[in-house]
Amino acid sequence: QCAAAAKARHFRWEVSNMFWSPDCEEKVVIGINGQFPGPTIRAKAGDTIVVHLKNGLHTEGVVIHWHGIRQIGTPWADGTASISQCAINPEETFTYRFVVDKPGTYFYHGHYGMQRAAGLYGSLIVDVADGDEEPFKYDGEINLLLSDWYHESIYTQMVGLSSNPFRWIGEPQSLLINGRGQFNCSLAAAHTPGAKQCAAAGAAGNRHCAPVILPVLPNKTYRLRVASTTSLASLNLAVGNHKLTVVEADGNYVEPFAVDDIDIYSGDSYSVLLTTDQDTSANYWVSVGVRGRQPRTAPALAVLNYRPKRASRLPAAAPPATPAWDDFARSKAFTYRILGRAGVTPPPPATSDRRIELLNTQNRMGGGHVKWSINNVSMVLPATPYLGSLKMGLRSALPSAARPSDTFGRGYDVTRPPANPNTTVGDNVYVLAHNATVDVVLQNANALARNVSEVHPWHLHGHDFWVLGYGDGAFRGDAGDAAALNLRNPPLRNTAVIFPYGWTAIRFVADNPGVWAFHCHIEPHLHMGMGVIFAEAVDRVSELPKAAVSCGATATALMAGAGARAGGHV
Ligand SMILES: O=C1O[C@H]([C@@H](O)CO)C(O)=C1O
Repeated sequence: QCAAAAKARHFRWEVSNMFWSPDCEEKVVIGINGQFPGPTIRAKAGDTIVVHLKNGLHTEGVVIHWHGIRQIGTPWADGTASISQCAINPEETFTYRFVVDKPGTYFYHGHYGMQRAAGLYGSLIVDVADGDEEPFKYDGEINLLLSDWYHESIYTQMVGLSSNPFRWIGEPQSLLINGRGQFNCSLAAAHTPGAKQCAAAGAAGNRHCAPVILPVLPNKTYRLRVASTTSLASLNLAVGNHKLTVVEADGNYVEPFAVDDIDIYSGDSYSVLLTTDQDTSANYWVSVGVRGRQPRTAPALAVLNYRPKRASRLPAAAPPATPAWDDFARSKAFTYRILGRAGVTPPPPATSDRRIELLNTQNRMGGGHVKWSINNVSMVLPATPYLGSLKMGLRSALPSAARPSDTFGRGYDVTRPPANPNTTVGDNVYVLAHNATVDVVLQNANALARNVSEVHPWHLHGHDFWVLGYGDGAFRGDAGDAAALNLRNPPLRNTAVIFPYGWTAIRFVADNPGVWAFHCHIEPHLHMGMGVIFAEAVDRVSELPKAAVSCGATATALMAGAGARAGGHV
């Protein structure tokens, strides 16, 4: 066997604001090298990715997070402002250098303020290493990066979220497929009462918002790589007349199963196989609609174009209807079917070393500011990134000796608005021991309004985790639910959803020294404090690149020579 040597792949990127019309209405997006979405990175497992990222924004910092890449041994390249690095200043260049160790469907995105929602994202696809094979066969590939799009700028959105009275961002104006959508019209107007036809507007050469055409040949199998980087929306994807076989989730193989459509939450990625075995005289709709929240956004449509038929021949049938947004039984049935494929590493079977139970609540601070809190504390980020300040043992890293709680008390009634909605802000930093097996139970609850509990997809940095189980109502602990968790074939993932009024239990091994965010992937919810930080064996992190930590207090300390000191106080 002749395994080719892994390669270093170099990219020179410049991030900038630019005029763009993602849904045919001109706005400002954050693009890379003049493109929106940013360029696709394609690599092979084992390769080193080197991105020289220049910040070309006028007056604002920037970072990029490589979503799903575990950054084993390179925690400073995780791209989280205030956590793994200082935001890169305008005109500065920061070099991300990291290994993509595992094949899969990934993406990258901004992780400073709400820059992801401004369009700072792109695809990252890792093929198997030379000589290795995927455990399924296909003839071609289609990449679908899904997002939602708002006409208000992220600045307006952020001001609303922090104002009293609160101004919620509302539902997105458009859904985008590979950065393209059509606002206020439908390609399938003929099937949508009252909708304006827009094929002409899009097809008439607007290079930003022309409909997405997916050319395929009959009687072949395609791998659709689908990832969602939405700000808010939970999505469902269906292809008219075609079954989808799910084979990968978040860069891990799953036991294949066939469905008519898939749910996809922000932060998720999937590969599904589709066979072009339908009537070759027609084209077919790819439809992406909103689930989980009452939709006010038209589905995004693309055309699956059976070659050599012309793409302009729109499918005669109506696009597949998105399942009812509030049919959570259906969403759960899909999610519960996702299990690890034979060969996926199983979790350590023993009882975990630590269980952290995180109650997700919506709260009011100071009488009016709406926040999301975890165990009644809403996360705020410091000026100095934790990776540097904890590694250097700076006293200012965690000013309060008190660490956030591992439990929230069994008596909490998850079915009602919080009896006492007051909350405070805090760092929410959990210090994890090296190699500890950690279980986290995410407990959902009623929001501030009666009879409302929302979907939250939680994403972990620096790790994949096993999803051990889901349940409705309050988690019943050792006596009940803990004993019934799936330790046999749980899926490995980096994002897991909590359903309304339910809980989700995950497990991971703290074997990757670094400081990792764990948070709701809904952009406004993270901005409102819905997250925690895992500071994991920071004393074992090797010497930090100075560029990653040279700001704020660490810069001052570095200049005073403190950088040479090894180890920290955690
Ligand atoms: O964080 C949120 O705030 C609103 C609503 O709860 C209050 O306006 C909403 O739908 C959210 O997801």
